[in-house]
Amino acid sequence: MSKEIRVVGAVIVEGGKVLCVQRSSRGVFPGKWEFPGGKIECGEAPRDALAREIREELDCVVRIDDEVTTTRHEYSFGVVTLTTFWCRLASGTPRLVEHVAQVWLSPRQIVGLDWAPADI
Ligand SMILES: Nc1nc2c([nH]c(=O)n2[C@H]2C[C@H](O)[C@@H](COP(=O)(O)OP(=O)(O)OP(=O)(O)O)O2)c(=O)[nH]1
Repeated sequence: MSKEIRVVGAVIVEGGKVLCVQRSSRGVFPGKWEFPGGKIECGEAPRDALAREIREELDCVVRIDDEVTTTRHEYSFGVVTLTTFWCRLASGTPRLVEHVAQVWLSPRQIVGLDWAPADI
């Protein structure tokens, strides 16, 4: 049976643009673009996990609004269920802690990035 991995991602919108971040050259999906976020820890609510991940990865605070969507993707290492939420910056400015690049893009521009498979 495949390992189930529950992941949350933030679709942070400012001025009609969405924050996209690039994974480092180490670890899974080197160099791929994704929504900031990460794995839900045992006993954690999805929104709490997302707030924690954004503090850890971007050193800022977001307001988490409605769910965008939930997708399920089978990888070789397990099945990732990715739930994304609409977010707004609440305090601070995103500062990259783990990722190597960030860009704010319009919905039209976003499709041009090389995304992690579950995000497509
Ligand atoms: N954060 C994030 N992860 C994604 C996205 N799309 C996607 O397939 N993933 C996958 C990559 C990983 O297999 C998993 C999340 O892993 P992660 O490395 O970001 O999680 P984490 O911050 O909890 O990291 P770690 O402590 O386990 O190292 O979900 C996405 O848009 N955002």
